[in-house]
Amino acid sequence: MWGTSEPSLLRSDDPFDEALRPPPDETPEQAAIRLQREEEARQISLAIDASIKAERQVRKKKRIVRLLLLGQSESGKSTTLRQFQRLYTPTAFREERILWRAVIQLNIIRSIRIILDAISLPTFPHMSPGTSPKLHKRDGSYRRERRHSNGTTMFPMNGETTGPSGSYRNDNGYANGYYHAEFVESDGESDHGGRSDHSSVTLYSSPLEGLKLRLLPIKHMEALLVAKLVPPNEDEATQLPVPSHPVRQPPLAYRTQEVFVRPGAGWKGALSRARVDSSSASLEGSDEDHLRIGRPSSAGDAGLENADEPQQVLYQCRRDIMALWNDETVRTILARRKIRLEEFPGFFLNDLERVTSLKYTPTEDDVLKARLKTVGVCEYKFEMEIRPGRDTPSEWRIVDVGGSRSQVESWVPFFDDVDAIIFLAPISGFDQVLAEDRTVNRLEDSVLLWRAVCSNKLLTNVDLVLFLNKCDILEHKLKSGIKVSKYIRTYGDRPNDVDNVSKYLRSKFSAIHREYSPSPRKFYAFCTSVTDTATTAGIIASVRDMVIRQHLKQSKLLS
Ligand SMILES: Nc1nc2c(ncn2[C@@H]2O[C@H](COP(=O)(O)OP(=O)(O)OP(=O)(O)O)[C@@H](O)[C@H]2O)c(=O)[nH]1
Ligand SMILES: [Mg+2]
Repeated sequence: MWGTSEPSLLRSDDPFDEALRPPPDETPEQAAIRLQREEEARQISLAIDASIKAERQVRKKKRIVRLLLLGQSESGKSTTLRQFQRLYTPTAFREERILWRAVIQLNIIRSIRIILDAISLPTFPHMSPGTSPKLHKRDGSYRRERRHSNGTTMFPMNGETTGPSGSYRNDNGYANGYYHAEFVESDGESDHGGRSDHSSVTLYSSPLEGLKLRLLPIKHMEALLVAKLVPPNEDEATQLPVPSHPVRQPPLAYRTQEVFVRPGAGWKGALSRARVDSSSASLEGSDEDHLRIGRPSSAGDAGLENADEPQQVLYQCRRDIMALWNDETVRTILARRKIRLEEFPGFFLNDLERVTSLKYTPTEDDVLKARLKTVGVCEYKFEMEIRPGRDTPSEWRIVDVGGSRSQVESWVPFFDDVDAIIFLAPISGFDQVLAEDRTVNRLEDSVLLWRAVCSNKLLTNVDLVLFLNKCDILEHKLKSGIKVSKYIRTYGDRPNDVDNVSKYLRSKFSAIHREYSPSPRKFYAFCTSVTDTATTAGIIASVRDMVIRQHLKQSKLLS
């Protein structure tokens, strides 16, 4: 550093020698001033050296943990991130709840639109207005038709058709692949004497017609909410995803209309209109500075807890929404069309009284249930409010990525410098197809992604944690009689219950890990329902301890 005052210490070949040499005609007073200045500079230099050393020590002690969340779209990555936030930055999480109200409003409206579209379709011929249709199909009214996934799979789909008269089609399921199988109406050519029943009866002439008309304002709220959630420079985020190849189009208008906004920054910033305090938690787009944002210092300051326009509309329409959702005919149509709304992400129709009230503030569970698709990559940085131990790292960076197929490429740059990966495989998707490619089974897609992650050389030394997620939905499906062996041929005649199915799938994922990992490493697997706070808290605590152990081990290896 600077401050060497003794010319004699300068080496003869030192380039500063000439410059720093005192002038030959220097007076004793000038020499004293020069020496004093040099001493001051030396002191400053020493102070800087000491502060750099101290900073380095703090950084070493503080240690930053980096965790990456991977998995297909709707696998539960962002929900897992929210669980971390809820557990380790509880104040910030609580304060942000109100910002989720707009997302939940949008989720509710989407559910209503699904119902309205479903009941607007030409209905089943034997149903007369206002009556509850019978659940059995009319002889010969429907035709079986089944398509198969054409990718390689660990879990071969059952290729057999299911009989002569029911109907299957897995490429034409309802919104976002929620219905792998759907009864379709015959084109009228074969089974029932060439008569087309499409226009014979619709519910438009039923008492539901009035409900539909009264619910029109709800539909208009969707555009308003999207405008509210998406900042003006984020137009592309509202574009609707287009099916990636020309399969026969699903009949319902909403099929591709999942609203997706960039997570964190954009929509929260737009909504909060609040002072930003990024000191304790911040969300930042890793590669996009404009996404940088802190959390609002107090959501309440923004006045968001008051009923806004969408909330008022929901409140005014609440009786009609409830009537629609509880209508026996509607339920029957949904059942017949295999629309199991309860299994949709962002389902709130069983809480209508509460979520449509004027003073509605989302609960923590509501925030976990809300659906907001991630586009791009988002790094959530936080200091743990709860420090698990003295010497443990306190700064965590959790990277949440968009999981749809077109976004998978963007994961790779984040494989560098990562302590652990949580991979989410939603095993309830065994009978569903991808929203973005309706020829691909969701479970099969998860398996292929898992294999790619396991075999990736950049991740050789990264511990992998597998969440076999959505076990609650899996249980619900199995209890409703859906047979796993129908979709996973190798499952054979094992018991069709959640324990056996999850055990079986776990062994399959584990085998892939063993076979494809470039070198042996630890493997942790959990059966999860990440919307469930009680069970997830324990799992996250185990993961946290495991990640910290791994982090410390790596740090020691490096030091
Ligand atoms: N019932 C249930 N719902 C879940 C579970 N995990 C996630 N969800 C819901 O599924 C939806 C999708 O979850 P997200 O966390 O948004 O999925 P993601 O992986 O981030 O999806 P992308 O952002 O599209 O990549 C949300 O509405 C969640 O509340 C679960 O274990 N059980
Ligand atoms: Mg997400």
